[in-house]
Amino acid sequence: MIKFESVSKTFLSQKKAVNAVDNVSLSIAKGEIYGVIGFSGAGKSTLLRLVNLLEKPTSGRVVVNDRDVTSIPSRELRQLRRRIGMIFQTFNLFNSRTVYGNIAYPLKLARIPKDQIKARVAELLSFVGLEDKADQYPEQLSGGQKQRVGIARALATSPDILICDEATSALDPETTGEILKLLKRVNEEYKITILLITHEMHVIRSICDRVAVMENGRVIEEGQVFDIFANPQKQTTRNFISSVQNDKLSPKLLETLKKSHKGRLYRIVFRGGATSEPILSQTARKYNADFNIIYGSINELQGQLFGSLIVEFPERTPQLEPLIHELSQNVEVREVIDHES
Ligand SMILES: Nc1ncnc2c1ncn2[C@@H]1O[C@H](COP(=O)(O)OP(=O)(O)OP(=O)(O)O)[C@@H](O)[C@H]1O
Repeated sequence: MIKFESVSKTFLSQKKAVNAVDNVSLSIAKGEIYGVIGFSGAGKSTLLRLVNLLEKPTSGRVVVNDRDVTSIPSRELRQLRRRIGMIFQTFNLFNSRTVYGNIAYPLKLARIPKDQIKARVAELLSFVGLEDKADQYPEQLSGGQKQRVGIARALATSPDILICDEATSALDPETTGEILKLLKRVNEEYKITILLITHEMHVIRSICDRVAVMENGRVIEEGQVFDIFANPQKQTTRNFISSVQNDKLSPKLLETLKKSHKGRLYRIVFRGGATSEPILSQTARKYNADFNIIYGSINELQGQLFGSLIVEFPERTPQLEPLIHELSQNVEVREVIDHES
Protein backbone atom coordinates (compact mmCIF):
# COMPACT_ATOMS: atom_id res chain seq x y z
CA MET A 1 0.00 0.00 0.00
CA ILE A 2 2.75 2.47 1.05
CA LYS A 3 6.40 1.56 0.59
CA PHE A 4 9.47 3.57 1.38
CA GLU A 5 12.46 2.05 -0.40
CA SER A 6 15.82 3.40 0.82
CA VAL A 7 14.34 6.88 0.96
CA SER A 8 16.43 9.90 1.90
CA LYS A 9 15.52 13.56 2.01
CA THR A 10 18.25 16.15 2.47
CA PHE A 11 17.54 19.84 2.98
CA LEU A 12 20.10 22.53 2.41
CA SER A 13 19.85 24.94 5.28
CA GLN A 14 22.30 27.87 5.45
CA LYS A 15 24.63 25.92 3.17
CA LYS A 16 24.55 22.95 5.55
CA ALA A 17 22.99 19.64 4.57
CA VAL A 18 20.32 18.31 6.93
CA ASN A 19 19.47 14.65 6.45
CA ALA A 20 15.82 14.91 7.57
CA VAL A 21 15.09 11.36 6.34
CA ASP A 22 18.07 9.05 6.09
CA ASN A 23 17.81 5.81 4.12
CA VAL A 24 14.41 4.72 5.40
CA SER A 25 12.76 1.52 4.19
CA LEU A 26 9.27 0.74 5.49
CA SER A 27 6.26 -1.13 4.22
CA ILE A 28 2.74 -0.28 5.38
CA ALA A 29 0.08 -2.83 4.54
CA LYS A 30 -3.47 -2.16 3.38
CA GLY A 31 -5.86 -1.78 6.33
CA GLU A 32 -3.16 -1.13 8.93
CA ILE A 33 -2.88 1.68 11.42
CA TYR A 34 0.83 2.43 11.32
CA GLY A 35 2.45 4.87 13.74
CA VAL A 36 5.78 6.67 13.46
CA ILE A 37 7.07 8.04 16.75
CA GLY A 38 10.06 10.25 17.44
CA PHE A 39 11.17 13.37 19.25
CA SER A 40 11.03 16.79 17.63
CA GLY A 41 13.34 16.96 14.60
CA ALA A 42 13.50 13.18 14.12
CA GLY A 43 12.15 13.49 10.57
CA LYS A 44 8.55 12.35 11.04
CA SER A 45 6.80 15.23 9.23
CA THR A 46 9.21 15.02 6.33
CA LEU A 47 8.59 11.27 6.03
CA LEU A 48 4.83 11.85 6.02
CA ARG A 49 5.04 14.61 3.42
CA LEU A 50 6.93 12.27 1.09
CA VAL A 51 3.82 10.10 0.75
CA ASN A 52 1.77 12.69 -1.13
CA LEU A 53 4.84 14.34 -2.62
CA LEU A 54 4.57 17.54 -0.60
CA GLU A 55 8.31 16.75 -0.38
CA LYS A 56 10.26 15.00 -3.11
CA PRO A 57 12.80 12.40 -1.99
CA THR A 58 16.47 13.19 -2.64
CA SER A 59 16.97 9.48 -3.32
CA GLY A 60 15.02 6.24 -3.08
CA ARG A 61 11.44 5.41 -4.04
CA VAL A 62 8.08 6.06 -2.42
CA VAL A 63 5.47 3.65 -3.75
CA VAL A 64 1.77 4.27 -3.06
CA ASN A 65 -0.89 1.87 -4.37
CA ASP A 66 1.79 0.24 -6.54
CA ARG A 67 2.78 3.55 -8.18
CA ASP A 68 6.14 5.22 -7.69
CA VAL A 69 4.93 8.69 -6.71
CA THR A 70 8.17 10.35 -7.69
CA SER A 71 7.81 9.47 -11.34
CA ILE A 72 4.14 9.99 -12.12
CA PRO A 73 2.90 12.89 -14.27
CA SER A 74 1.24 15.83 -12.47
CA ARG A 75 -2.32 15.01 -13.65
CA GLU A 76 -2.02 11.53 -12.19
CA LEU A 77 -0.46 12.98 -9.07
CA ARG A 78 -3.61 15.09 -8.55
CA GLN A 79 -5.70 11.93 -8.82
CA LEU A 80 -3.42 10.06 -6.44
CA ARG A 81 -3.67 12.88 -3.89
CA ARG A 82 -7.46 12.40 -3.85
CA ARG A 83 -6.78 8.83 -2.69
CA ILE A 84 -4.77 10.22 0.25
CA GLY A 85 -6.55 12.28 2.91
CA MET A 86 -4.53 14.32 5.37
CA ILE A 87 -5.25 15.81 8.80
CA PHE A 88 -3.10 18.23 10.77
CA GLN A 89 -2.23 19.21 14.32
CA THR A 90 -3.52 22.74 13.67
CA PHE A 91 -6.57 21.45 11.74
CA ASN A 92 -5.90 23.78 8.72
CA LEU A 93 -9.59 24.59 8.17
CA PHE A 94 -10.76 27.48 6.00
CA ASN A 95 -11.95 30.03 8.55
CA SER A 96 -14.08 31.88 5.99
CA ARG A 97 -16.05 28.74 5.12
CA THR A 98 -18.69 26.99 7.19
CA VAL A 99 -18.29 23.41 8.38
CA TYR A 100 -20.35 22.37 5.35
CA GLY A 101 -18.15 24.50 3.06
CA ASN A 102 -14.96 22.99 4.46
CA ILE A 103 -16.10 19.40 3.96
CA ALA A 104 -17.58 20.15 0.53
CA TYR A 105 -14.41 21.88 -0.68
CA PRO A 106 -12.45 18.85 -2.00
CA LEU A 107 -15.63 17.55 -3.66
CA LYS A 108 -16.12 20.88 -5.45
CA LEU A 109 -12.49 20.72 -6.62
CA ALA A 110 -13.21 17.24 -7.98
CA ARG A 111 -16.24 18.70 -9.85
CA ILE A 112 -18.77 16.44 -8.13
CA PRO A 113 -22.42 17.46 -8.83
CA LYS A 114 -24.05 19.60 -6.12
CA ASP A 115 -26.71 17.09 -5.02
CA GLN A 116 -24.06 14.37 -4.59
CA ILE A 117 -21.92 16.78 -2.57
CA LYS A 118 -24.89 17.49 -0.31
CA ALA A 119 -25.52 13.80 0.31
CA ARG A 120 -21.84 13.02 0.93
CA VAL A 121 -21.37 15.93 3.35
CA ALA A 122 -24.51 14.88 5.27
CA GLU A 123 -23.16 11.33 5.53
CA LEU A 124 -19.78 12.56 6.77
CA LEU A 125 -21.29 15.01 9.27
CA SER A 126 -23.28 12.14 10.73
CA PHE A 127 -20.18 9.88 10.80
CA VAL A 128 -18.15 12.43 12.79
CA GLY A 129 -21.12 13.43 14.97
CA LEU A 130 -21.49 17.05 13.86
CA GLU A 131 -24.91 16.99 12.14
CA ASP A 132 -25.96 20.14 13.98
CA LYS A 133 -22.84 22.18 13.11
CA ALA A 134 -23.08 22.39 9.30
CA ASP A 135 -23.68 26.14 9.24
CA GLN A 136 -21.17 27.12 11.90
CA TYR A 137 -17.72 28.56 11.25
CA PRO A 138 -14.47 27.00 12.59
CA GLU A 139 -14.02 29.76 15.18
CA GLN A 140 -17.32 28.67 16.77
CA LEU A 141 -16.02 25.13 17.33
CA SER A 142 -13.89 23.46 20.02
CA GLY A 143 -10.53 21.87 19.09
CA GLY A 144 -12.03 18.39 19.03
CA GLN A 145 -14.91 19.55 16.82
CA LYS A 146 -12.44 21.24 14.45
CA GLN A 147 -10.49 18.00 14.14
CA ARG A 148 -13.74 16.14 13.41
CA VAL A 149 -14.34 18.58 10.55
CA GLY A 150 -10.73 17.99 9.44
CA ILE A 151 -11.36 14.24 9.41
CA ALA A 152 -14.66 14.60 7.52
CA ARG A 153 -12.95 16.84 4.93
CA ALA A 154 -10.09 14.36 4.55
CA LEU A 155 -12.58 11.53 3.98
CA ALA A 156 -14.73 13.47 1.49
CA THR A 157 -13.17 12.03 -1.66
CA SER A 158 -13.27 8.47 -0.22
CA PRO A 159 -9.49 8.03 0.08
CA ASP A 160 -7.74 4.67 0.63
CA ILE A 161 -5.16 6.26 2.91
CA LEU A 162 -5.38 8.80 5.71
CA ILE A 163 -2.19 10.46 6.87
CA CYS A 164 -2.26 12.18 10.24
CA ASP A 165 0.31 14.78 11.23
CA GLU A 166 0.24 14.97 15.07
CA ALA A 167 -3.57 14.98 14.83
CA THR A 168 -4.19 14.98 18.58
CA SER A 169 -1.21 16.95 19.88
CA ALA A 170 -3.22 20.18 20.31
CA LEU A 171 -6.06 18.45 22.19
CA ASP A 172 -6.71 17.69 25.85
CA PRO A 173 -6.51 14.04 26.97
CA GLU A 174 -10.26 13.38 26.89
CA THR A 175 -10.73 14.90 23.43
CA THR A 176 -7.61 13.04 22.26
CA GLY A 177 -9.27 9.78 23.32
CA GLU A 178 -12.42 10.65 21.36
CA ILE A 179 -10.48 11.55 18.21
CA LEU A 180 -8.42 8.34 18.45
CA LYS A 181 -11.65 6.33 18.73
CA LEU A 182 -12.95 8.14 15.65
CA LEU A 183 -9.75 7.30 13.74
CA LYS A 184 -10.17 3.65 14.73
CA ARG A 185 -13.71 3.78 13.29
CA VAL A 186 -12.36 5.38 10.09
CA ASN A 187 -10.00 2.42 9.80
CA GLU A 188 -12.57 -0.26 10.61
CA GLU A 189 -15.72 1.05 8.93
CA TYR A 190 -14.23 2.67 5.82
CA LYS A 191 -11.29 0.21 5.62
CA ILE A 192 -8.86 3.12 5.31
CA THR A 193 -5.15 2.58 5.91
CA ILE A 194 -3.84 5.10 8.43
CA LEU A 195 -0.29 6.39 8.67
CA LEU A 196 0.19 8.68 11.64
CA ILE A 197 3.08 10.50 13.22
CA THR A 198 3.23 11.43 16.88
CA HIS A 199 5.60 12.11 19.74
CA GLU A 200 3.16 10.54 22.21
CA MET A 201 3.47 6.82 22.98
CA HIS A 202 -0.09 6.59 24.30
CA VAL A 203 -1.34 7.37 20.77
CA ILE A 204 0.69 4.42 19.47
CA ARG A 205 -0.50 2.19 22.30
CA SER A 206 -4.16 3.16 21.80
CA ILE A 207 -4.69 2.55 18.11
CA CYS A 208 -1.64 1.43 16.15
CA ASP A 209 -0.95 -2.08 14.87
CA ARG A 210 2.70 -1.43 14.07
CA VAL A 211 5.16 1.28 14.97
CA ALA A 212 8.45 2.67 13.72
CA VAL A 213 10.69 4.67 16.05
CA MET A 214 12.62 7.45 14.32
CA GLU A 215 15.76 9.22 15.47
CA ASN A 216 17.99 11.56 13.46
CA GLY A 217 16.16 10.74 10.24
CA ARG A 218 16.56 6.98 10.65
CA VAL A 219 14.18 4.23 11.69
CA ILE A 220 15.92 2.73 14.72
CA GLU A 221 13.30 0.14 15.58
CA GLU A 222 10.16 -1.19 13.92
CA GLY A 223 7.54 -3.87 14.54
CA GLN A 224 4.21 -4.91 16.06
CA VAL A 225 3.28 -2.54 18.88
CA PHE A 226 3.07 -5.38 21.41
CA ASP A 227 6.51 -6.73 20.48
CA ILE A 228 8.10 -3.28 20.70
CA PHE A 229 6.53 -2.70 24.12
CA ALA A 230 7.48 -6.18 25.32
CA ASN A 231 11.04 -6.14 24.09
CA PRO A 232 12.38 -2.71 23.15
CA GLN A 233 15.92 -2.78 21.76
CA LYS A 234 16.88 0.89 21.88
CA GLN A 235 17.11 3.34 24.77
CA THR A 236 14.98 5.92 22.92
CA THR A 237 12.23 3.33 22.53
CA ARG A 238 12.48 2.43 26.23
CA ASN A 239 12.12 6.11 27.10
CA PHE A 240 8.96 6.42 25.02
CA ILE A 241 7.55 3.27 26.59
CA SER A 242 8.31 4.33 30.13
CA SER A 243 6.40 7.57 29.46
CA VAL A 244 3.20 5.52 29.35
CA GLN A 245 4.08 2.56 31.57
CA ASN A 246 3.96 4.50 34.79
CA ASP A 247 5.71 1.68 36.65
CA LYS A 248 9.26 2.97 36.89
CA LEU A 249 10.50 3.85 40.34
CA SER A 250 11.90 7.30 40.90
CA PRO A 251 14.91 7.43 43.27
CA LYS A 252 12.70 9.18 45.85
CA LEU A 253 9.95 6.55 45.69
CA LEU A 254 12.49 3.73 45.90
CA GLU A 255 13.98 5.29 48.99
CA THR A 256 10.53 5.54 50.59
CA LEU A 257 9.66 1.95 49.66
CA LYS A 258 12.94 0.65 51.03
CA LYS A 259 12.28 2.36 54.35
CA SER A 260 8.94 0.62 54.76
CA HIS A 261 9.89 -2.70 53.09
CA LYS A 262 13.02 -4.21 54.53
CA GLY A 263 12.94 -7.41 52.44
CA ARG A 264 14.38 -8.05 48.94
CA LEU A 265 12.61 -6.23 46.11
CA TYR A 266 12.18 -7.83 42.67
CA ARG A 267 10.60 -6.48 39.50
CA ILE A 268 8.58 -9.15 37.73
CA VAL A 269 7.71 -8.36 34.12
CA PHE A 270 4.66 -9.98 32.57
CA ARG A 271 4.27 -10.19 28.81
CA GLY A 272 1.26 -11.66 27.10
CA GLY A 273 0.64 -15.33 27.91
CA ALA A 274 2.42 -15.36 31.27
CA THR A 275 -0.12 -12.99 32.79
CA SER A 276 -2.94 -15.52 32.52
CA GLU A 277 -1.07 -18.04 34.73
CA PRO A 278 -0.82 -17.67 38.50
CA ILE A 279 2.97 -18.10 38.19
CA LEU A 280 3.92 -15.89 41.09
CA SER A 281 1.58 -17.43 43.66
CA GLN A 282 2.22 -21.00 42.43
CA THR A 283 5.98 -20.64 42.68
CA ALA A 284 5.86 -18.90 46.05
CA ARG A 285 3.58 -21.64 47.42
CA LYS A 286 5.93 -24.35 46.17
CA TYR A 287 8.78 -22.80 48.18
CA ASN A 288 6.53 -22.00 51.10
CA ALA A 289 7.39 -18.32 50.78
CA ASP A 290 5.39 -15.18 51.47
CA PHE A 291 5.47 -12.18 49.19
CA ASN A 292 4.09 -8.71 49.16
CA ILE A 293 3.12 -6.82 46.00
CA ILE A 294 4.15 -3.24 46.62
CA TYR A 295 4.05 -1.45 43.26
CA GLY A 296 3.22 -1.99 39.63
CA SER A 297 0.73 -1.88 36.80
CA ILE A 298 -0.68 -4.37 34.34
CA ASN A 299 -2.31 -3.01 31.18
CA GLU A 300 -3.94 -4.41 28.10
CA LEU A 301 -2.08 -3.99 24.83
CA GLN A 302 -3.44 -5.30 21.53
CA GLY A 303 -5.62 -7.75 23.43
CA GLN A 304 -2.75 -9.09 25.56
CA LEU A 305 -1.83 -8.28 29.13
CA PHE A 306 1.39 -6.49 29.74
CA GLY A 307 3.10 -4.86 32.69
CA SER A 308 5.23 -5.38 35.76
CA LEU A 309 4.98 -5.71 39.52
CA ILE A 310 7.48 -4.97 42.25
CA VAL A 311 7.32 -7.71 44.82
CA GLU A 312 8.96 -7.93 48.23
CA PHE A 313 10.21 -11.25 49.61
CA PRO A 314 11.10 -11.15 53.31
CA GLU A 315 14.86 -11.34 53.96
CA ARG A 316 14.35 -14.56 55.95
CA THR A 317 12.75 -16.43 52.99
CA PRO A 318 14.59 -19.80 53.24
CA GLN A 319 14.94 -20.78 49.57
CA LEU A 320 14.90 -17.40 47.87
CA GLU A 321 17.59 -18.17 45.25
CA PRO A 322 15.93 -21.33 43.82
CA LEU A 323 12.54 -19.62 43.99
CA ILE A 324 13.79 -16.66 41.93
CA HIS A 325 15.56 -19.03 39.55
CA GLU A 326 12.34 -20.98 38.94
CA LEU A 327 10.29 -17.82 38.56
CA SER A 328 12.70 -16.50 35.96
CA GLN A 329 12.10 -19.60 33.80
CA ASN A 330 8.65 -18.18 33.07
CA VAL A 331 8.82 -14.42 33.52
CA GLU A 332 11.54 -11.77 33.53
CA VAL A 333 12.72 -11.17 37.09
CA ARG A 334 15.33 -8.70 38.25
CA GLU A 335 16.25 -7.48 41.67
CA VAL A 336 15.55 -3.81 42.29
CA ILE A 337 18.70 -2.54 43.92
CA ASP A 338 19.10 0.98 42.66
CA HIS A 339 16.72 3.41 41.08
CA GLU A 340 15.77 2.50 37.52
CA SER A 341 16.40 4.82 34.60
N1 LIG B 1 12.16 22.79 4.56
C1 LIG B 1 13.20 22.52 5.35
N2 LIG B 1 14.40 23.12 5.18
C2 LIG B 1 15.46 22.85 5.95
N3 LIG B 1 15.43 21.93 6.96
C3 LIG B 1 14.28 21.30 7.19
C4 LIG B 1 13.10 21.56 6.41
N4 LIG B 1 12.09 20.76 6.89
C5 LIG B 1 12.62 20.06 7.90
N5 LIG B 1 13.91 20.37 8.09
C6 LIG B 1 14.83 19.78 9.10
O1 LIG B 1 14.74 18.37 8.98
C7 LIG B 1 14.79 17.76 10.26
C8 LIG B 1 13.54 16.90 10.46
O2 LIG B 1 12.41 17.76 10.54
P1 LIG B 1 10.91 17.20 10.67
O3 LIG B 1 9.99 18.39 10.74
O4 LIG B 1 10.66 16.19 9.61
O5 LIG B 1 10.98 16.46 12.09
P2 LIG B 1 9.80 16.02 13.04
O6 LIG B 1 10.21 14.73 13.64
O7 LIG B 1 8.51 16.05 12.31
O8 LIG B 1 9.83 17.14 14.14
P3 LIG B 1 8.62 18.02 14.70
O9 LIG B 1 7.77 17.10 15.50
O10 LIG B 1 9.30 19.06 15.53
O11 LIG B 1 7.93 18.60 13.50
C9 LIG B 1 14.93 18.89 11.27
O12 LIG B 1 16.29 19.03 11.57
C10 LIG B 1 14.41 20.10 10.51
O13 LIG B 1 15.02 21.27 11.00
